[in-house]
Amino acid sequence: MLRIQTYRSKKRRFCVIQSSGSQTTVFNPILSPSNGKPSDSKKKSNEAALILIRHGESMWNEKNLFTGCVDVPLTKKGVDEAIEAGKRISNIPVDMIYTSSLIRAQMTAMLAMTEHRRKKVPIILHDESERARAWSQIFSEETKKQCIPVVTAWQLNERMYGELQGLNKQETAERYGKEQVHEWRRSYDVPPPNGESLEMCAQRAVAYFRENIEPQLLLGKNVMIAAHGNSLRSIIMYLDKLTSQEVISLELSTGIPMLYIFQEGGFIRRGSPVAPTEASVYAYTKGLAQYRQRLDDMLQS
Ligand SMILES: O=C(O)[C@H](O)COP(=O)(O)O
Repeated sequence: MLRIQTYRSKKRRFCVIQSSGSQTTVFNPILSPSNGKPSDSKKKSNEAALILIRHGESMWNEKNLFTGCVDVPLTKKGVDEAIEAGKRISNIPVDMIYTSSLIRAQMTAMLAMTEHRRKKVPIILHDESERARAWSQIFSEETKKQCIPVVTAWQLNERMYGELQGLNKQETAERYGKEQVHEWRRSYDVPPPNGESLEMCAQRAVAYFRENIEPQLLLGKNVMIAAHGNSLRSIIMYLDKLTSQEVISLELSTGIPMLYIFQEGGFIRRGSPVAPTEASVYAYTKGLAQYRQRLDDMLQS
């Protein structure tokens, strides 16, 4: 029998990201313009881009198995979806990346960034021990400016699917009935056997978002989050102020990035940048259009 872990919301240490006391800074995400290259974030900004992306197809998505917290890699199709997603967001500034601790989300983030026109290098921050932090330091300020810190957080993991993990979704529906399985998969507050309901998943994912990611957006940092169907559903429920009824019909496809603009403390949903609707995604905010123009100029010169 699987048991639900007790989750404690712990403030993530920012010491590897921002200077604090005597702690050595590994990354300084407050980037300054250099070499005529586009600055990806502004020091004083009340506007920032937020990209949410569900991982590409995993090997258990392909087999139609409940996955939850089981750590399964992407399929070839999932790899292609992540690369395609990267193309869609290749003109949107990214200063920081948050992923779950699961490989399918991390693969997706990394693969997507290989397509970004700014060509910064995403670097996973290791804070599992003092030594891991110290040994992964970068000693060139210039190189640091060309890196994007990637923070991994278990709180962004997929909902724990309890005793359904590893079971076939179709067979489970035949055994327990379609309605019961739909309730386990989509309702807000009904947990699957010994697993997490969406509400329980939100308690750690949304808390993490509010305590760790929102402060970065407030600083004007452009953030990408690569996570999972249900951890992202809970975050979208918070961003879009959905009710527990409305969230039932919220479905997320694999590998489709969604763009939000954080402005004056609120979130504006802008859809997924893709031709031919891409222009409208840029149209509403001067900042993004200018960033894109600077990328064009940089890549032409
Ligand atoms: O964990 C899983 O099985 C999937 O990633 C999400 O599954 P769901 O669509 O059943 O919530």
